[in-house]
Amino acid sequence: MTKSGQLAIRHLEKSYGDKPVLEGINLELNSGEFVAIVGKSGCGKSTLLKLAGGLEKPGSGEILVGSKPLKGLNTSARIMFQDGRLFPWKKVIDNVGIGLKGNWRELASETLKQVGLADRSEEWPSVLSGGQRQRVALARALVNEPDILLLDEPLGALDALTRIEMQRLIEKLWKERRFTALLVTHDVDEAVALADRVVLIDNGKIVMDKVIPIPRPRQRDHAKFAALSGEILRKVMGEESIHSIKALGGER
Ligand SMILES: Nc1ncnc2c1ncn2[C@@H]1O[C@H](COP(=O)(O)OP(=O)(O)OP(=O)(O)O)[C@@H](O)[C@H]1O
Repeated sequence: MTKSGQLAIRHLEKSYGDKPVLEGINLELNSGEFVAIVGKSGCGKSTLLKLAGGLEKPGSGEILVGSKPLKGLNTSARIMFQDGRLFPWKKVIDNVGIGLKGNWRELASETLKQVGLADRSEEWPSVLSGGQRQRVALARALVNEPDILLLDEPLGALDALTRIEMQRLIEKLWKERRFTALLVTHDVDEAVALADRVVLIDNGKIVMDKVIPIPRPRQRDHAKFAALSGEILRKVMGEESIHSIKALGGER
């Protein structure tokens, strides 16, 4: 893995107008590391991802990619969003190969094969299921072998089973390709299933950075899985909200 898979976020602040969104963010990802960011809605997760991708500029602080300060778009990274953002007027293979030159068709076909869609390359995105569309979006994000993959709630719109299948696919491709992954998710189980470290943002600040010591491939019935996931969920929601959810007969 090249050094450009390293990501260092230092003393980062971001405000929109006079509203602070992120404050004093310090986060380092080694090349090939998988880090998940969790936190309540509106805590600043997506903003942090956009900053890492160079889609937004920090108010102060810096982001280093490899050892170089990020200026403009992060060309070592690709971003995958919840809605896939496929072009409906382009066939699946053309969506995957967009922006590529040379032997792009071969590369795009090979990547589609790796996401299990070799036989759908000549179809339009509109005839695919939501899960299949996200497979195409994943293929498009990975086709050019980025050093860093930024995932903004990429599985948020999928049903529970498809979601778990996609998590396994992302983990498999991450193991094979060893890109650095930064995943924003609402789903604490997803974070525990995939990440080497889970980072919790609360009110614009990092309040927890937890190593997940469960061996891979991770099984959800592993002795530590539920305990770790429960511990993180309690921190995300605050102990009091968990008690009230329990009192209402909700989960965990
Ligand atoms: N372009 C923008 N202009 C103004 N405010 C913004 C902008 N983008 C985000 N915000 C605000 O910044 C805060 C953090 O937003 P962000 O999207 O990062 O949260 P999030 O944790 O990803 O939320 P969710 O989980 O609901 O997607 C929110 O209060 C949001 O309204």
